[in-house]
Amino acid sequence: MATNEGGVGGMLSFSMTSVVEDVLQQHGTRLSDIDLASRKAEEAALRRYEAAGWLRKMVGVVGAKDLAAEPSEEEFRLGLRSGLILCNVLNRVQPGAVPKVVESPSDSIVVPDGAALSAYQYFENVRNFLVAVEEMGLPNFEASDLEQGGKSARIVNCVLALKSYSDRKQTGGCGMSRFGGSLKPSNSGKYFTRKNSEPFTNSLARNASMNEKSFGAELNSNGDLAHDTDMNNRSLNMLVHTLLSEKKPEDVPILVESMLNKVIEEFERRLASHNESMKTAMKDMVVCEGGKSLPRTASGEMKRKVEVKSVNGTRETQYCQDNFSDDKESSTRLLKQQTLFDKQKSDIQELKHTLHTTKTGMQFMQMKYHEEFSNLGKYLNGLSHAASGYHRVLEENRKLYNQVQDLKGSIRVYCRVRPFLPGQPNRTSSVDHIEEGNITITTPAKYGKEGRRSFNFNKVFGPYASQDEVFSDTQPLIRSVLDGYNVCIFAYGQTGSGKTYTMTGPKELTERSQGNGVNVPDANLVPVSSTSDVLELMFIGQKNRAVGATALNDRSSRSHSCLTVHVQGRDLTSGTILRGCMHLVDLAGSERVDKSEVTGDRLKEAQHINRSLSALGDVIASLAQKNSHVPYRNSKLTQLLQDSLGGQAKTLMFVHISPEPDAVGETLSTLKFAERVATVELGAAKSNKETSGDVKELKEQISSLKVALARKEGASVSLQHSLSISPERHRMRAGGSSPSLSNKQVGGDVLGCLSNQRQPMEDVGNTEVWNNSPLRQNRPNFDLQELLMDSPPWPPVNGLGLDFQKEDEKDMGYGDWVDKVMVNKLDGVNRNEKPLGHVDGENDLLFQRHVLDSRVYPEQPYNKLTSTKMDTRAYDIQRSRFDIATTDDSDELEVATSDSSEPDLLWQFNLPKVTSLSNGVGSKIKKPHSKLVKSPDISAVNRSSVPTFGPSPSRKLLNGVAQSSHRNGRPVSGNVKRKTGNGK
Ligand SMILES: Nc1ncnc2c1ncn2[C@@H]1O[C@H](COP(=O)(O)OP(=O)(O)OP(=O)(O)O)[C@@H](O)[C@H]1O
Repeated sequence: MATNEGGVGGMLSFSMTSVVEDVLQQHGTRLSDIDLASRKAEEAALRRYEAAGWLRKMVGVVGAKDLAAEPSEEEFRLGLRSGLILCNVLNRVQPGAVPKVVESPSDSIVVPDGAALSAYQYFENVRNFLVAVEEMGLPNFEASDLEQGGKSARIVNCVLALKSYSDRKQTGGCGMSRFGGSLKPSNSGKYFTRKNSEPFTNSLARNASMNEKSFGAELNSNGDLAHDTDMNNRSLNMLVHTLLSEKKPEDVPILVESMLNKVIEEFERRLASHNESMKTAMKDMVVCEGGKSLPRTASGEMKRKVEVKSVNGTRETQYCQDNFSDDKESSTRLLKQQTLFDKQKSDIQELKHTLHTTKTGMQFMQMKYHEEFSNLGKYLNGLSHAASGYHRVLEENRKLYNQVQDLKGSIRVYCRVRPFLPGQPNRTSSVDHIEEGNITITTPAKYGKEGRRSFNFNKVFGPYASQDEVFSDTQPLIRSVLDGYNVCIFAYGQTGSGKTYTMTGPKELTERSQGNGVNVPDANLVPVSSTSDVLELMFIGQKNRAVGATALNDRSSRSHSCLTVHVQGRDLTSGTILRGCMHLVDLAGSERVDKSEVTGDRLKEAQHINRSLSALGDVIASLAQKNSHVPYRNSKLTQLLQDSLGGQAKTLMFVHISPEPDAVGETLSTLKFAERVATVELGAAKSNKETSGDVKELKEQISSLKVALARKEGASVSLQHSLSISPERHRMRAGGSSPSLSNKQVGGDVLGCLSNQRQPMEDVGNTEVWNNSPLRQNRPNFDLQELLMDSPPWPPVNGLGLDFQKEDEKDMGYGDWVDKVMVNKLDGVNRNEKPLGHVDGENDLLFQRHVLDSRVYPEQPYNKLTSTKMDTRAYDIQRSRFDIATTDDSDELEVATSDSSEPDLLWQFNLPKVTSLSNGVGSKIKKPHSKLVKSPDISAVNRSSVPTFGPSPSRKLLNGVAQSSHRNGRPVSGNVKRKTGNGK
């Protein structure tokens, strides 16, 4: 039966002795009746022997020579009195527990009364022992107990406790102390004390007294629990035997039965109590170790699980307090756990902090997001607002741009360098470098000391500049045609330098290869059909153009080419009519005949080309020097360009150069010429506008003219007669005029009123001039409507900003848009075509028209204004060829060119329409030249100030040379100097 009484397990165990005693008491038998004193004495002796035996064992027989194996109480006290045995044993159990043990001569120790020992020595050793034992938490005694007899029991208890401590330490620290003491560190101040039951103690004492020898022999140094249990069982047996032997035999069964009932009852009670305790203990399990829970004591200390063998042989789980080493381990573990816990705690804190930071960050980002979102909204609002004002700004920009262009007024010069052509051997370019508007040419020594020459232009395009780039720079200028400005772009440069390439693009003429939007500023304003129409015309013009191979260019243009686009439109908001025209002039290249190696016809072409270009140079020089006289009439070329060079047009010259070093001579002279051109100031360009007020006025005038016409039939007959004999008059009537002839020249005030054809800028294209013309009041007596009434209607063309004519407006003779394309061919020599007019041998004016479209009609802007049924759109391509006559004398030159210029006017007319007229005018026009020159009407008209159709009043012959009066180099009156006869 278990005798353990400590901890939870102790609740289950109980003392059989006490149960037996209880039974005996119930049966009136007092334990005191038994020899209790004797049993106590036996027990005390037993314990003392055990203590002495263990001490002897610990320090050896030699060390414990003064301690008997079974000492009496007095012997025991004296043997331990010096404290030497106690200290040494203690140091064995707990090394270093008593650091300094005071040794004494063994002789002294054996002195029975110990008189030889100094009190100091006793005191030192015993005191050190007692202090150490006290620190270990073992039962203690007083130092005086060793001095006086009768107190050895406490000393024995202390020694046995030390023994128990030592035993537990040797067995790994797990076990119970039979006599008290704990392996816990001394500083814990807690120890496990055996709770001896007093009845059991008594019984044990009795048992010991009865069987003292055998019991003591069974004690072993390990203090084994089983051994302990056996000893207790023997004590119990002795007790029962003693009690029963004194009883009568007949009382024994009753006594035994009573005793067993009592034992069972006690056992059940304690079992119930034990179960209760177990339940409570289970609740206290708070720490989990290795998957097993450990209970805590009431003070919160953890207990260690131990297994003990129960009396019935099963192993019971019990919990005891850790011994010292376990505590150390446990505290280390606890420390680790605490550290881990702290770390986890701090990690959690950190995570919390991170979470908080992240949350804050998210909130901040959310706030920012909303902020940016609202900003984006505002930005988009701003954008939409900007977009809504886009067209307004565009319009403003256009105006401003035009203002800037107008203010500049000078001829803009762009330079373009052709790249080396495939297959060309020499790859060293004469162009040193290009920077913005500057181009530097490397010059051979003979052209200058520096070896380099720089030129500045508005823009310089390098050899790799694409057509797109070139066009994008030119586009704004072209755009201004739609604003009613006259524009002239002409390409200049030596043969093969790329003039045609720039003006018409690569060889294949496709819409794609033609820089789109030539006609209008914005792509959506350009219907593709319209562009293809123009391209078709250009293509035909190109086909008609004379080209020929020279040593310098496989496809050298042997003629100047001019594409003229007339644009007319109406601003719907203001009702203003805008008219503009654009000349795209591709000049034939200058060439040195020795290099071009031309002969025969090609040579003649070259000569004519060079001559006309030379005339152009003269005009430029005069303009640059601001001469009062500018020799426009020295060549057809300069006549053609008169509007652009001397009028109020916007003019751009593309000067081209070849990169070859051996062409550097031509390159330099070309660039020098371009430099001179750049200095020409044309003055502010003016837009050709007519307000709705003008139109109204014109309508009224037409009405009054009709009335007047009806009244003057005779005048009408006369008019028909005039037209039938003079094609020139017809042309004038139809509104056409050559740039070389002013309104006044051709009888002009009337024509000045009627014709709104592009004319020298002072006279046409200038609303103010036109409006202020005093001749507007003098209306001609003829019916234009009659001439033009058969014109078919024109298809509507959509546009942005400028809309096309409505049906009712057509009746008024307006075309909202009138596109007129005229391709003029000014060849150097006669070709297969027969000239319409021939003036003078080699320098004869050669003129030929090509009717390209059955719908080609005479289209005169002015006619459109006055005729109620006329067509508002016409395409006309005419090809004229003429040569340039120059003489040494400038007057002579004028005469020559004047003569030749007369037929030239035809190229701006739309003869097919005229010829188709029922009045037979057309048939007469087939021979315009002779009649034109020799018409007596011309002189008549010239001499007359009465507005009528006919040649210019300037054709006054004087000494064979017509008097000429020029304004800005251009005839403004009828005083044109002419040579008599054929113009020579
Ligand atoms: N910028 C360029 N890029 C590529 N090739 C070009 C360029 N300019 C001109 N060419 C090529 O150079 C050759 C001569 O060009 P183009 O016929 O335009 O010269 P041109 O000045 O009109 O000559 P000409 O006065 O004899 O008519 C052509 O084969 C043309 O394709």
